Order: sequence, then C-alpha cells, then structure tokens
Amino acid sequence: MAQYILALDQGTTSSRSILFDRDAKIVSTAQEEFRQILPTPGNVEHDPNDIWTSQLNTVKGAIGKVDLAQIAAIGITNQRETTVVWDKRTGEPIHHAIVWQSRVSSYICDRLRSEGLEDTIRQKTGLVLDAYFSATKLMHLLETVDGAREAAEQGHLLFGTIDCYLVWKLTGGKRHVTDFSNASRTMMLNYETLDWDDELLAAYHIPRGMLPEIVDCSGKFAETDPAVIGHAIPIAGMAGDQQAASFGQTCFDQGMVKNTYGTGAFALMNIGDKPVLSTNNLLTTVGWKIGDQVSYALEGSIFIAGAVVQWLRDGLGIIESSCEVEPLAETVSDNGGAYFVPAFVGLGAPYWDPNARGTIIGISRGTTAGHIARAALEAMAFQTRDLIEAMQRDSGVPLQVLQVDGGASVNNALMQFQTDLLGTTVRRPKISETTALGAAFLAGLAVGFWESQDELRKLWNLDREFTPQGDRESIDRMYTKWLEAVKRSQNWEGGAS
Ligand SMILES: Nc1ncnc2c1ncn2[C@@H]1O[C@H](COP(=O)(O)OP(=O)(O)O)[C@@H](O)[C@H]1O
Ligand SMILES: O=P(O)(O)OC[C@H](O)CO
Repeated sequence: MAQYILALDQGTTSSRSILFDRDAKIVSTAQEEFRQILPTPGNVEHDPNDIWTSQLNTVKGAIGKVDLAQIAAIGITNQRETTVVWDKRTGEPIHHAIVWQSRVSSYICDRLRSEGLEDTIRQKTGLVLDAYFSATKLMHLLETVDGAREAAEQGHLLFGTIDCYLVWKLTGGKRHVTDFSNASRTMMLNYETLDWDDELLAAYHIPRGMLPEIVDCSGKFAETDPAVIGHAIPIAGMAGDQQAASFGQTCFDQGMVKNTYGTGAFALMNIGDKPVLSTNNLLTTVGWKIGDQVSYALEGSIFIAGAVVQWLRDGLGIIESSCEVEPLAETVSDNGGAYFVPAFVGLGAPYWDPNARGTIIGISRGTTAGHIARAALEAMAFQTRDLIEAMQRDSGVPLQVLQVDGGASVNNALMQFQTDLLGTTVRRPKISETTALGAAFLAGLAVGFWESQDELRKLWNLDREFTPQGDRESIDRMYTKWLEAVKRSQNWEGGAS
C-alpha cells in the first residue's frame, strides 16, 4: 500500500513540494523561490516557465529517493487569481502571468463600472469588482497582446489559474481543468449555479472555449504523464491556497475561522452550504466542493501582510532576514505613536481602495527603526481586526477562536498582539504548512488514503494557544488610531497632486 501523499504548493514568492505520511507528518520538503517581475508600479508578473521549473525542481527535491509507486496521490494548491494564457498548439504562454497583486487591469474595472456592471458582478460571483480577480487580467491580455483576441476566438488559446496550468504541464497537455475554489476567484463563476456565467462572459468578451472544465476539489480528475515525472500518479486534490489552508486547519464546521499570514493575509470563515453575500465588503467564495457537499466561505483578503517585512528587508534595509524583525520590534516597548498602513498596492478588504498607498504616520524625532518594525508587525494584526470585525458584523456572532498559520504566524510577539487586539483566543497548529496539508488531505480523501473528515480532525495538533492580556481600553484606543491612519492612506493616487 502506498505510504505518501505529495502536495504541491505554488505560492506567490516560492514553489514548495511536501511529502506527507499517513499521520500527516512531513517526511520531506523542498522549496525554491522564483523571480518577481515588476514592469511598472502596481504591476506584478511571473514567468510561467519560472513557476513550472521551480515547481518541478521541488517535486524532484521532495521525492528524493522515494519510490514513486509509494505516492498514493498528488494534491495541488496555489496562489489564486494569477492568470496565465497559453497557446494550446505549442503549450507556450502568450505573456507573463499577471499576478493577483497586479493593478494593471484597474482601467478595465473602471470601464466595467461605467457600464453599470458592478452590482451584477457582486450578485453573481460574490466578489467585488476589482483588478485582484482573474477576469480583468484576462481581458487585459486579450486586449493588449498582439493577435491574442483573434487566436482566442479561433479556439487556439487557453486560460488558466496556476492550478490549471500546473495540471496541464503535469499531464503533458492532456487535461485543462480547474477546481471550484479556484474558479470562484475568477469573477467568471456564478457561485449559485457553480458554472461559468454566460452573461458575464459576454460582457467581458471572453470566449467560453478558453475556460477550463471545473472539477471537484477532491476526486481523481487527472493523472501525471510518466514522461513528466517518471510515473503515472493520480492528481486527486486541488484548491486555492487559502481554501486549502482552511481545509488543512480542519475548519469543517460552520463558524470556524482561520487566518493565514503569508505575503498577504487571508481570513476565511466557513459559512456552510448556503452562500450569503456579505454586507460588510467581504467576499463570498467557494471553500471546497466534494461530491454533493459544497462549503462556502466569507473571506477577507489583505494584500500586504508578511510582504511588509520583506519590504523592511529589501526596500528599507533595516533587517537582513525576516526573523530579525521580531528582536528589532522588541527594542521598543510600544509603537511610539507610529502607525504603518502598508497599502503598497491599494487596500483589499474591507476597504477595496485601489488608490490607497503606503503610509507611515505619527513619526517624531524619537522614532527609531524599532518603532517602524513594530508598526509594520502591528499592521498585520490591525488589518486582521478589520476583517474579523466585518465577519462578526456579517454573522452577528462574536468570534471565539482564530486559527492561524502561514510564514508570519511563527512570530510569537505578533500572535500575542493579535490575540490582545481581538480579545479572542488564537491557536497555532504544529504543522504551519496547513496550505500544503489541506491539498494533501483533499487528495488523500479521494484515493482512500484517509477515510473521512473526522479522521482528519484527529490529525490537527496544537502548537501554542495565545490568550488575550492587557488593558482593553488602551488597545481599543490604538485600534481607533489605526482606523484614522487608514483614512489618511486612502485615495492617494486619485487624490490632489
Ligand atoms: N518571523 C517573522 N515575522 C514576521 N513575518 C515573517 C517572519 N518570517 C517570515 N515572515 C514573512 O512571512 C512571509 C512568508 O510566508 P509564506 O507563508 O511562506 O508566504 P507565501 O506562501 O505567501 O509565499 C514573508 O512575507 C515573510 O516576510
Ligand atoms: O501565495 P500566497 O500565500 O501569498 O497567497 C496568495 C493568495 O492566494 C492570493 O489570493
């Protein structure tokens, strides 16, 4: 009997592959960073060949000397919304991938807004009209790449998010599929019918033939081409990284909430099998679909979270590696009145302001690098409180526990500040790679490696629980200051010059 599940986690800044055993323990792991291409301010691209090469290298690295016949299935999870278009005759991308963070298609959002489509989009897709989602990125490629529209209309071009592109590559071009969770981030999926929406496609001028078949998040929907990785292995799990993290955190019950602190931060609340629209600027999204079971989520998306620490390192140069941010922030006992709104690419939920820009406010002569580092870390927690408050207003129920994961969740000071700020228990699992674990769980369930969601619950182990301390009044005063700082960051690009 095969002993392992292989999870492929294609993230914004790096590709990872992780081999899990039946106890959900990590047997081996490999990671490779790849190039971030920044052609113009606010535009972010990846070379699909870099994505594929780095992912394939990590697959080889994680497998090492393991017999491929010992891998029961592969699960894929990925940075979502990032858009690739390729020519199915050659397999060659027609352009770099337009990354989820990119604002390059904002002008198309303005156009759709002026055509009166904003409400229709919200009602049909559960999303807000924003350049974050795939549809306007795809429209931008069709409108700006030479010959793309004609080729698309002649049926030569394929669209895919990164999950879809990886399956295409892994199957040697035999399967063009995406899963429901990734599809729900394109602004083309109708979240009630769970099909591509023809009315929206017509409004966007996107030929339906370019779009992939949509498959369940757990099921044997493809098989690797032996010529690609040396063996035919079922690809049986697939979900966008935030939905996969939610699954890996075993947020199977309505009301459970996780927050992942990676490049961005993404809080998802399981809202069960009935989709509801947020009245507080959150997104309604498919969590996962497995057979007849559809689980929806309310999501708050923060565009810049851990990336602010990368900026302290690469942009400002006040730290040399990410982990140095914690001791630097601890050189001071508080933020000294400094607030840092990292709206480098505008603000996501709940503000949705593409024209906001990064703002550090409250600086005095006494402000040090320590205060800036502290304010940068606090920004992740403040932004999370913005989301949790919106979720609580939507659900009418106070949050009891926040389950956390992602690269920045290793930061104990940040997690303590988070729990103090929310007044809510914060729980961090032993396996911080919950995204990859979620993809592994989805694949493992499909092939009988694991039997049920109940069995998976037992594999979740607590690393550390943080409980609220400190004085609520002073912490709420800080939050009020944060909200004021956010206001100052808003509408900068579109504002007076
Ligand atoms: N000790 C730390 N404190 C705060 N942030 C950190 C720390 N270590 C790593 N990070 C941040 O975590 C992020 C990486 O997390 P990860 O989950 O790997 O992201 P992604 O999947 O988006 O590539 C980076 O943005 C990095 O700056
Ligand atoms: O690659 P990550 O972990 O930053 O996740 C990116 C999100 O999927 C974007 O929606």
